[in-house]
Amino acid sequence: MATACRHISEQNQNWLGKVLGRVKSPSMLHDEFTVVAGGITLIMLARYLLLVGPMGTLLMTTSLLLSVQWLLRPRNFPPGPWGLPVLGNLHQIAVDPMKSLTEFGKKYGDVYSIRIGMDNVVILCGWDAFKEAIVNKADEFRMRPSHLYIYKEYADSKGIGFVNDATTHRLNRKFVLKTLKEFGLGKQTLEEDIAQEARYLCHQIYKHDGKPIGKMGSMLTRSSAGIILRLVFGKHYEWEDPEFKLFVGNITRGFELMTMYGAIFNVYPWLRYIPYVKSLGQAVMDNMSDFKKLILDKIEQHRSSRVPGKPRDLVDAFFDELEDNSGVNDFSHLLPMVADLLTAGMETTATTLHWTALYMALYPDVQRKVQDELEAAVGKGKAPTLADVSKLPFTEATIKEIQRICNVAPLAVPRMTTTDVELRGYHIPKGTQVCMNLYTVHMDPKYFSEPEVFNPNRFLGDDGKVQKMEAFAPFSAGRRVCIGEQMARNELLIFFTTMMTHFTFKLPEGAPTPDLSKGKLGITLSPPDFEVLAVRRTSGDIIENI
Ligand code: HEM
Repeated sequence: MATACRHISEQNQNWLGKVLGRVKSPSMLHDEFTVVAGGITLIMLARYLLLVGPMGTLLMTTSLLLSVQWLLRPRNFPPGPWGLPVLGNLHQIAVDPMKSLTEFGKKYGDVYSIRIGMDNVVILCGWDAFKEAIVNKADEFRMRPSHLYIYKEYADSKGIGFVNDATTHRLNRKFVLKTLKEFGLGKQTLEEDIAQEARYLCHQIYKHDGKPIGKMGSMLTRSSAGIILRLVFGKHYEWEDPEFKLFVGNITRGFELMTMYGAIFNVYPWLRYIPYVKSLGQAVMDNMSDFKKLILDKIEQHRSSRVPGKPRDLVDAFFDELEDNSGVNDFSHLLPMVADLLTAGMETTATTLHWTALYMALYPDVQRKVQDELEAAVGKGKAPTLADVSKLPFTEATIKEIQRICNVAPLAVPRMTTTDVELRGYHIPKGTQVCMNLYTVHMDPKYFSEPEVFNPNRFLGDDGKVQKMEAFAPFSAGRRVCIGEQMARNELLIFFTTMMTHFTFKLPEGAPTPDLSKGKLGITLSPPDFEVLAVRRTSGDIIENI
């Protein structure tokens, strides 16, 4: 070691002498001096590293990186736990993100920050902080971090979910809401589509003949996929249709891949250059490009078969609006828009219904009360329509309570600040990622007494009618509130009531009671693995021969 140091020292002196010998003019002196000073520092550093060994080097590098991290932290930024260099706080939230993100909130306050990789991320907990930011400062918290690697590859800032330009976002949302209205919401057609899918689902459940249903989740996924596909492409698919299978298979796989690998490539995009690891990112990309190809084929089929002015579905309506310049003005938004609707519209609704089956099996009294209410409102064996909703307050309250306590989208979809913004006295710079912890909103004891207790009655007023609860936000709020909220509410009501009309859900004899707090967090929060059986309540043809 000593020899090595001496050697460096000699080299150093030679090099120094050479540099000093080259100084020619006062103007050069300053630059050269900087170079010399930098050189000396480096040499001292190298000497130090040799002296302290690998452990010391590691310690020194870590403290250096931590100091840089500290220096890069914005002034008066929301507080939060110290993170490690490169990882940030990932190691603390990886195992149980919901639990850790909620615990941090208790320690650092409702507006705090963590580091994910090298990025500062602000976390909002509880209804008050959520409202102050997402509702009261809607414009400031409007954007998405669409520049992140996977999001960029997926949407390239187009469509709805990841478009950031305010005018385009407004235009595209307006188009979708208008089309949803024209082709579905409030119209008999979509309601009849949903009712037909619900009956078909019950037919599939009926085929299990009261035996445990292992794949309830994937049956529900196919049901909700049928509805959104019909709205977008105007086609009713049978579950066995090869094209239908391709869409559902691809989207389901896409969710799995995104959960397993996608998020990490968003944080460390350079992983795509690392041998072995890059194949995982490639799997995400391959799935995405298959998905885009499936959609593109459908768009091209529509282009060649459409009759202008006579739209059959959302894709036709997009072409019409593009041609008559009445709204959407850029064809390149169509594919990502369709992708957003299919991905956002399928899994969320299906997962909520999946939780519903589990809760009914675990809370037989609530199930019985729902069934009694249905029978009293529309008669035995008859599934209600949307027009019957006002006669079904307890049923509606039960769906809401399941949405509240299950938190299918517990972290919503990340946002990003449009401008520098002050929140609760903290300074959040423009371009900061923001994560909304909807779980803490729905578990906020200030707004929901005994929040961990499943109690549909909390949504009923003294008059027995469903009451609006301010802090109930499963579809989020603000400028990017879920565009499919009304459609999803209709689906949930019709599917749930049709299932409750025909079946009673139970856990199989001797089956372990699933732990409701052990949901599986991916892009959505799904129930823990469970088997349920459906005991037939009705007889007759309605669900037997479809
Ligand atoms: C129970 C079912 C559903 C739940 C719980 C749900 C929840 C959410 C949440 C929490 C967001 C994030 C909003 C934000 O950033 O603040 C969102 C966005 C979105 N949802 Fe839903 N959703 C559901 C069903 C649907 C359906 C059926 C569709 C399609 C028709 C849909 C389409 C979308 C789209 C396109 C966005 C992005 C909106 C934007 O960025 O402007 N969702 N949803």
